[in-house]
Amino acid sequence: MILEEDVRTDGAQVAFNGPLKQGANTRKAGEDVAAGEVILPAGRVLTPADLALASATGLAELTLRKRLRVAVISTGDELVAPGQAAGLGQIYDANRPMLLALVQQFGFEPVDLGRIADDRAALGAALDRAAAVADVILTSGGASAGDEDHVSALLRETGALQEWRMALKPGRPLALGLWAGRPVFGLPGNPVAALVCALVFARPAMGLLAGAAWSVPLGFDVPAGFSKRKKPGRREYLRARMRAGQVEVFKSEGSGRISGLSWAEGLVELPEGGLEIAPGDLVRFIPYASFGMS
Ligand SMILES: Nc1nc2c(c(=O)[nH]1)N[C@H]1C(S)=C(S)[C@@H](COP(=O)(O)OP(=O)(O)OC[C@H]3O[C@@H](n4cnc5c(N)ncnc54)[C@H](O)[C@@H]3O)O[C@H]1N2
Ligand code: MOO
Repeated sequence: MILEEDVRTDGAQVAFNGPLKQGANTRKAGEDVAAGEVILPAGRVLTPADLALASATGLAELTLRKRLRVAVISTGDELVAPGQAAGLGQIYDANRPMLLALVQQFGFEPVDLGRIADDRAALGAALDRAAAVADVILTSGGASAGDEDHVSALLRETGALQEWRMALKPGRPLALGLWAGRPVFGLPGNPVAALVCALVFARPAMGLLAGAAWSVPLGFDVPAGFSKRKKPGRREYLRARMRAGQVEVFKSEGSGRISGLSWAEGLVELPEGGLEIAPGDLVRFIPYASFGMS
């Protein structure tokens, strides 16, 4: 096959300009995908490209798993809904909209169970409701050790707590439990810690529950555009983004600084050991997209 613009013709004869190659500009039947080949393994989260592949092989229907249902609960007497007036000592509930959108982006079905006061009976009732309608429960707030931290306390006193406190910054007070057989991720209240724990802990676990493979986020070793001294003991995640071939980090590590989550385009992951990072040293940058978030 030769392109018409590469030949000259007077209508009766054809002249070729250059050497001809047999088979050029042709596609062999079956060259892309052979009959009987597995094109989409079970457990795969379907992408737009996968739908093209399935369609191109004539598949009109695919057998899918039901979407994982994920309940999201905010806890805290201090929380008010955006749009309401926030009085003294009150703040807006930022975690619930974030977590509901995140669950949606992960491809799961979010179930909004609202805000619950710092009250153990109310929290227990909310967890009962969540366990009845969802496969997984995400709470935020009340995960640490104060008198008003009821999530970790309730899980502990009912024997539902499986793991508490992680060598992680931010996110140390993460509480993992099982409520009526449903996994509970008791995320810390600080929004940065809540998001990091949701990306690092909840997402791969929910993926497994949804029938997918364990997901390891793709990271890149890139030159640091910052310096930092890190103490040993906890793995750390910094809000970060790539600019001019270097990774820069947000000006504050405060885990209530929500603007940094929005500023960032990913996280820098620093290992558990002590570190002295100088500009130009390679650090691991994990784009938000690698965590399934855009
Ligand atoms: N004795 C200990 N105290 C604390 C520890 C610890 O390990 N032992 N860890 C600290 C760390 S690290 C974090 S993070 C916080 C997390 O604590 P909680 O999960 O109990 O969170 P709260 O106290 O309920 O809230 C913390 C902070 O975040 C605000 N918040 C809560 N929910 C929301 C929401 N939905 N939207 C926006 N902001 C929210 C809340 O008002 C607080 O300001 O514990 C440390 N203490
Ligand atoms: O997890 Mo906390 O966010 O380190 O303050």
